[in-house]
Amino acid sequence: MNITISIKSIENRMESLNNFFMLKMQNKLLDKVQEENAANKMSKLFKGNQNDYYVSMKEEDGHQIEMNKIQRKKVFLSGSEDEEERLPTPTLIVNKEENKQIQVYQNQENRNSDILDEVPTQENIDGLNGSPQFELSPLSIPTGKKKSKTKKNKLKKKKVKHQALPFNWNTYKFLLHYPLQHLKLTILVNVLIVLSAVAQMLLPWILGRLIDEITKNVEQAQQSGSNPENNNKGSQNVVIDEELHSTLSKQFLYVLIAYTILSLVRAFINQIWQEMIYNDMREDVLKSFLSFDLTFFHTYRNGEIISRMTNDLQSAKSAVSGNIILLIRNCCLTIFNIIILFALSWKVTLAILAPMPIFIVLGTIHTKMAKKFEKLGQEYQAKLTTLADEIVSGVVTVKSFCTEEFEIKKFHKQLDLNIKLAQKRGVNTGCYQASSALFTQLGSLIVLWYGGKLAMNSSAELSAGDLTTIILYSLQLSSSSSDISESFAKIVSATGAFEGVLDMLKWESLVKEAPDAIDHITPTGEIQFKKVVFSYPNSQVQVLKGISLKITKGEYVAFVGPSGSGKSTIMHLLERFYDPQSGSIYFDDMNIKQFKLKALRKSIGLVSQDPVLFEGTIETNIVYGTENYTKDDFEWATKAAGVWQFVSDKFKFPHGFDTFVGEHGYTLSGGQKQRIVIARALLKRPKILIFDEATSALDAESEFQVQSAIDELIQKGSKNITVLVIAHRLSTIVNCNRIIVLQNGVVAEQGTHQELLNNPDGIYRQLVERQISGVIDSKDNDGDSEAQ
Ligand SMILES: Nc1ncnc2c1ncn2[C@@H]1O[C@H](COP(=O)(O)OP(=O)(O)OP(=O)(O)O)[C@@H](O)[C@H]1O
Repeated sequence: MNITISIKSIENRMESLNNFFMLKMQNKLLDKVQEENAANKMSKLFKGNQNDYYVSMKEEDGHQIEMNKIQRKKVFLSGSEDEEERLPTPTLIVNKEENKQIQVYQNQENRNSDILDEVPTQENIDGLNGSPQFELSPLSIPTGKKKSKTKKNKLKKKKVKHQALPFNWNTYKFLLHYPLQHLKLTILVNVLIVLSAVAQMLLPWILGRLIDEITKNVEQAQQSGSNPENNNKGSQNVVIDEELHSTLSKQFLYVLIAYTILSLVRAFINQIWQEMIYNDMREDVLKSFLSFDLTFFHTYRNGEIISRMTNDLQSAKSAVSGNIILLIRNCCLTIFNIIILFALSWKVTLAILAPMPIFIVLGTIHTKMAKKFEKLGQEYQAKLTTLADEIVSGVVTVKSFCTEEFEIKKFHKQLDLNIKLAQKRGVNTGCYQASSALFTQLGSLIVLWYGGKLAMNSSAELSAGDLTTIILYSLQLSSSSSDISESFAKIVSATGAFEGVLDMLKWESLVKEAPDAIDHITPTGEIQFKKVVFSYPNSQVQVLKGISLKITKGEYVAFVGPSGSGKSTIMHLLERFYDPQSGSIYFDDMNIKQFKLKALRKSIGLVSQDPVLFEGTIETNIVYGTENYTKDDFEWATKAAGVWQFVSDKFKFPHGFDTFVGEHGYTLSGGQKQRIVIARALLKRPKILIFDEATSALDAESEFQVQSAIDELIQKGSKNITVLVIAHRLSTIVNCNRIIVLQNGVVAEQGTHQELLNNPDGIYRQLVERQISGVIDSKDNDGDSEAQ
């Protein structure tokens, strides 16, 4: 499937490119390409697609494609109305000047496809006439047709597959800063490793000497026993040798005790050290994730985020603690073993080391495969966690729609992938372990055969003790060298797993604080929107189209309008969950971008449709996020929100404010939860209070209670707090100072309830009439049914 894209059509598309994309492309991809001009051109190419895409970039350094440098970024593109405007997918863009490639994937599954099979055709390139920098080509979507396998294509495919695997030193360097944060402990653990390795090394040596002494004694005893004339002399020799024998035995015992103690202390400190590293990692990652804007949480799924924070970090921890310890220990042992073996007999040592190259090759293959499988395993794990999260959190829907079987099948399908992966992993590990066992035994055979020959020849180059020592050291050597490969494989694969976390950590929030942002703000509650234009980052649809409005201090304003008209979006912009693409929002005469995010958000109390409660008591949930408050503040907030009233019922709440709310507040009713959330918002003493459909999810009784609390609050405190309400039930907002009607992202009309009702063609009036007729209809229906 080939396409031709004229520069003209690209220019047209460029006009409608939203700022998010420009920023995204510049920040995420084009900081590598480092040309703004290039950014604009590439951005254009993504416009108008309706599916989800993954955008990745890889650098081509001569013939070397560095897959490690891929920056994968999930990009959702919302569709263009115009079919003609859509680009075929997936797409490969080649930056000729920079010798870099950018790929657009249609979906996650295609991510690993051999997309480099396709090189841009001349026809595609013609489509970008006038663009000196880019070549553009659609990438192959499997059509059943045989691909043309040119030499070049084959070469590229090979390179990509090969390059996806190597150990990424930069990732590991990043990970290594964690043990370095605990330098003293790290040094201590390593010293203990070296000492225990030395102790371990001494044991075979003493054993060899002991055997030599025993054989010498036995020989001498036999000689003296067979010659009666030497009886006295012989018995004297035996006594002297027995002393040496017991000295060596004692030495062996001391070294053994030292080795045991060292191993014990090392294991103990190692455990604490590892946990400290793991904690640091988890804390850092959580800190980073929480510093990202909301788009991050909308881009990655919950399950994926949780899986990265748990499974991937667990592997990463072992890469920089447990496995690195093993690696260091085994490296020490291997070096010591080789040195001692050479000292004992260089000939036997060379014979033992002869099969080593084969072993190294096998180890390298095993390591590469292990990394590949680990990365895949982490992806599967993330998907499983996501699935489980969806099923558990949507359990009511699952049960109500009787889709248990369907969900189990979906889960099973994912589990099957794990089994298939486990089979591949099993083959890889099995082959490696079998070959390593084979080489170990071969090593012993070489020592016995060749070493035995040297011991038995006329010059008796080796004693029985030497031979035993060599056997023990060669066994240690083969086990330590195979363990090197094993622990290195684990480090490499864990590093691979951590790359997923790193990808996430590279996220650049679009909402940024100015370096000179103000920490302490005292807004009066006056808000102004000036020509605010906004689209969500993952969408091209303009939600707000140049909104301008002013809300005065202490005003009680309601936002109404059809679903999707942008009411909640206005509130999101006030909190700076997102920034508008153009236009500004002011608190008094200060642009909200001039404030620190925390300061800004602390001045706003938000009560949304779904009350979110955390594990703890009613009190801990109310004071959540507020550090400085008095007893009076607490009493005022809880009374104003109507919490005091229901908590005072000693029969239902014998523990009062200390009542545990359970996970997500399951022990409370919807209305009670919502009132706790209102009290939480009030305790902040906000200057702006937002109710975003705060009562719409409640039943009639709960709604009445919460609405009464809100009304009372507004009547008592409306002079000090600006109250913004989004409401679908218009009966709840008739007393507002002003009602702003939004439609299609613009302010369609505004005024008091009465003023708006007076406009016979007004949207508000229509909304009211529709609701009244709905109520009347439902009453009529009730009446009918009753009559029936
Ligand atoms: N995170 C998001 N990403 C992309 N688009 C979004 C996102 N949130 C909302 N939208 C879209 O923005 C538009 C306005 O949404 P908004 O929630 O502001 O509407 P609303 O007027 O509050 O609607 P409702 O009354 O149904 O809550 C809708 O078309 C919606 O699909």
